[in-house]
Amino acid sequence: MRQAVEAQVLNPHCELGEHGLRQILTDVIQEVRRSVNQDIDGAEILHSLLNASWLQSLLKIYEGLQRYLRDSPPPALDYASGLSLQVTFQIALLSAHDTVAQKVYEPVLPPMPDDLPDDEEATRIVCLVKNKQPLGATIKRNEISGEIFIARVIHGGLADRSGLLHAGDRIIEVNGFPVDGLEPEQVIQVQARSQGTIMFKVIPITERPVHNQTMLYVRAMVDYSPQQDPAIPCADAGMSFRKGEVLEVVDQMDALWWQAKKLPSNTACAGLVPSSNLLKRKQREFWWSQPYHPHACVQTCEGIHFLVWSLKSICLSAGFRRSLRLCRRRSHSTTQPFCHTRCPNSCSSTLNSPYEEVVRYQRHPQDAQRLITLLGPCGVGVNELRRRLIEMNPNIFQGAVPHTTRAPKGYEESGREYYFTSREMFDNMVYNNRFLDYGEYKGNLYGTSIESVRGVLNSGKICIMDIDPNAIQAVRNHELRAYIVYVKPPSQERLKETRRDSFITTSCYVNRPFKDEDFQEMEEAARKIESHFSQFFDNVIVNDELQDSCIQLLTAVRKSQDEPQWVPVSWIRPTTT
Ligand SMILES: Nc1ncnc2c1ncn2[C@@H]1O[C@H](COP(=O)(O)OP(=O)(O)OP(=O)(O)O)[C@@H](O)[C@H]1O
Repeated sequence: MRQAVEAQVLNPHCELGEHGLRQILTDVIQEVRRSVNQDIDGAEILHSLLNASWLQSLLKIYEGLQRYLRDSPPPALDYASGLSLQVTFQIALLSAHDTVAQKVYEPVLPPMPDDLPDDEEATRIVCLVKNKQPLGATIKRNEISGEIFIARVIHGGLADRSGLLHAGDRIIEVNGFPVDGLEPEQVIQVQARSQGTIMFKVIPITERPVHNQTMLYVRAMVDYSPQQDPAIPCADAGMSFRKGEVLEVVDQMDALWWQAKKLPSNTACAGLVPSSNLLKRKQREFWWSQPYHPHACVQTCEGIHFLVWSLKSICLSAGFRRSLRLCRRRSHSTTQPFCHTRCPNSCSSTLNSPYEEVVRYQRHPQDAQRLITLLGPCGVGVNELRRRLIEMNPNIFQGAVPHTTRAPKGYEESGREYYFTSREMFDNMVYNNRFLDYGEYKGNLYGTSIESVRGVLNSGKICIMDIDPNAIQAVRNHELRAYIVYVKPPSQERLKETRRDSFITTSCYVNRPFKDEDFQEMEEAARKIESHFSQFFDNVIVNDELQDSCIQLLTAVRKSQDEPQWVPVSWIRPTTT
């Protein structure tokens, strides 16, 4: 026994916890009792006890513990207690995982029906557990045979994730109800009545179409609402979108109805959207059914909001150099347009396309800077923002010098305020499509040439330009890669508060204080610009407090140059025409 006690105490790895010490003491008492029983002399017992090496060891341990208590040494690791907590947490997590993993969560499915046809291969029984999600499949009826088929399976929906139902499968029964000859709505009612699980008896399609489509990303150029579209096969499966939103088209198998997700997407399930061809067809039908509209308009056709406009038909004021701004204002108030924009041949096709194919683009540091364009209603502060940005850092930002046919004033230098040019030369540049936009005011012509913008970009600076909304198409191209910032007016109340000491330039007055009518006009013009052109806006700044707007503009410019953006695919893979 003694040897055993000693071995235990002397073992450097032995752990003398509360229980270990108690055990040793019990052993000591037993030893003493045995010695007494064997009538061994008391002094002898005491002697051997005090000499016992295990007692010496115990005392050493005691001393050692006392020393530790006195010195209170630091822990081996600073984070030992945190680490132990973490380990405890991980162990608890693993234990919870094991408990969950061992449980059986499979739904209890009803037994297989007895009356399965002999031709078992041709029939499939599909049991799905109903949850709050829709089934994610649409059905259709063959009008001649009355047979019911799965028309399409929505990507990421319940049916798709089950992998058991496919477009083209013929449904024979739903929950034991034969469905042949029923209307699709009646089949849906049968399905809706089922509780817990739903059972389909289907004849699977023999040859499933191969899915080898590449992903397509598009920017919507129109608004769409499935709830207002009577032509959609299933409104609940439809997905609404607003113009400007980017869609990831995950399925184009159907020529009429695509499946898409809105980006950024937080849902696994796609929705039905009209294909490009279908939307174009509807646009055309709508166009021919309408009386001629000389101006851009947003209309509703069978619940689909279309943007239809004619080129060069509207001229909304925005402005850069005062004279050209005045020219634009005048053109806005007359029936004859005075200002024009350069529009390449491909422009009309882009305008008429309901979807614009886009790709994610990140400017390479060696690429030219993107052109920054500002637009907004008259008086909103487009020029003020542009001016402040350039003033803030003229080494980085620069405006494009416009051309004019008017005579230079005493202090003006050609190439600084304007390029002063003859009318003949100007006409020639117009003829050769060299202006991004141009116009006439008080008998003089004004315009910004593409070469002028190119000059700034080639110098490595960021060109800041304010444009008329009609010039959007001219700057959205492979070379300029314009980033379009829309400057939006704040509420009427905020305009009144912030523009107390500001001045507007109108067609009659230069720099007069703002009036209430100016704010109303500004709001109306903003509404028009937004309804016609919002799909092209890369960024929107509400020009409330000037200081905040400047910061927002700086952030937008940095984003445009340094962060990935969705841009038209033609900028990256230019089409050869
Ligand atoms: N956030 C703001 N707060 C107060 N005043 C502002 C603000 N933004 C612009 N302004 C002032 O409003 C007036 C009109 O601005 P600005 O000339 O830049 O307008 P614009 O959009 O270029 O329109 P236009 O082409 O008609 O000149 C200027 O006096 C400008 O200093």
